[in-house]
Amino acid sequence: MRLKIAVLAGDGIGPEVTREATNVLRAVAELGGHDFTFVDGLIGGIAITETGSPLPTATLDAALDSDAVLLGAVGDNKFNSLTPDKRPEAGLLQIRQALGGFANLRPSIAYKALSASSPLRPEVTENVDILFVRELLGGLYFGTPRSWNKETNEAVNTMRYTRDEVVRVARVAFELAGKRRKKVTSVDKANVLEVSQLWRATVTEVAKDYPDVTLEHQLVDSMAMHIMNIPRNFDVVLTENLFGDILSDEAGVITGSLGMLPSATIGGAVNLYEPVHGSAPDIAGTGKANPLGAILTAAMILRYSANLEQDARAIEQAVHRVLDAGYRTADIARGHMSGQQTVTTQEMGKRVHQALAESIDRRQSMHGV
Ligand SMILES: NC(=O)C1=CN([C@@H]2O[C@H](COP(=O)(O)OP(=O)(O)OC[C@H]3O[C@@H](n4cnc5c(N)ncnc54)[C@H](O)[C@@H]3O)[C@@H](O)[C@H]2O)C=CC1
Ligand SMILES: CC(C)CC(=O)C(=O)O
Ligand SMILES: [Mg+2]
Repeated sequence: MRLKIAVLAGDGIGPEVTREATNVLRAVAELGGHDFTFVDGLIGGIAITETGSPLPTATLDAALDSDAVLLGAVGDNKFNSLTPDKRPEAGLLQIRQALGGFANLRPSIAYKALSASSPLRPEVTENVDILFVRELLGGLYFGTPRSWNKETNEAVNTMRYTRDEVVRVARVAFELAGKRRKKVTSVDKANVLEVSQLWRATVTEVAKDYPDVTLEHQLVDSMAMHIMNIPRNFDVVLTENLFGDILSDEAGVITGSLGMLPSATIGGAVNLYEPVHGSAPDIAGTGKANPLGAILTAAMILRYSANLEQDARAIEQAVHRVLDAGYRTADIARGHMSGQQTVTTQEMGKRVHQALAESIDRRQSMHGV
């Protein structure tokens, strides 16, 4: 299998976690006899510093010419005084729009080995496996008009959705739910917002095409509480852009850390893969960044852009094994439990690499390769 991956490492811990993810992909290529090539591109704060633009044309061209885009994270406090259209984050929104993926898949899984890392009780997190399907190209992040009038002290952002935008992302949610536990929870604020009323009516209509999938609606405010109290009740959670951004970070609590969460954005010209977290300037350069979200994102590349399901699972199982063996980056090393070892970003990447090599070796010897 040949795969050209554009790697846009970005800012802060972006390059640190992306390095570990690409190392794991290189290992998969070597062990599985695949031909993966990596093309680096600038995005975010580093791109502003080096080119004056958060998304240089060369980066966009490289991304559009690839089979998949792996993005680390963008954001640097030194640009905080700039308007949103000039900040590193603008580069991220621009590339999302240019690639056209509208369905952002964000799995949140409770790892048994990490039950002590979550502040939630183990009996609450046990067996939790939620898949957020977050609409990624609409809502407040892209709606116009948008402005901040410094004279009148008035600022405007616009939440806008069309029926078609809701239909297409809802279909992704129902299709995926059909292959899982057959339940979609659609999140909105239909008691207050017209956009949410359109959302709810449209999702209800789409549900008629999926009679084997149960649909429930939840208001976003109480949903924020239910995710912490009864996370096991949820299978696929369908949200608009902002609500999904917030709720999926919240679901990091289930897993033990935001640094554990991967994502894939599908439906456009080229799929975009990013860990859920940001550039984490508070820990950048300290070796404390958890690379597992980025490594699990690499697994999603193999699943959704290369149809290499077995290799995707091999990465996921390697992550499970490394956690079961007690290796922890600082964010998931809660307390001083015996049998645990706190490791750096790089060491964690190496452990996954090793576990992966063992499982692929075993697979090959089972098949007599
Ligand atoms: N996709 C992206 O590129 C995103 C970028 N951002 C940007 O990132 C910058 C920082 O934003 P924050 O609100 O602090 O969010 P953040 O996700 O960068 O960090 C939130 C907290 O989680 C921790 N954390 C995040 N990822 C981690 C990892 N892999 N390992 C260990 N700990 C981790 C951080 O140390 C921090 O305490 C901002 O400029 C923001 O705009 C925020 C979210 C997404
Ligand atoms: C940085 C923003 C553009 C978005 C964000 O936080 C996210 O997509 O998770
Ligand atoms: Mg976010």
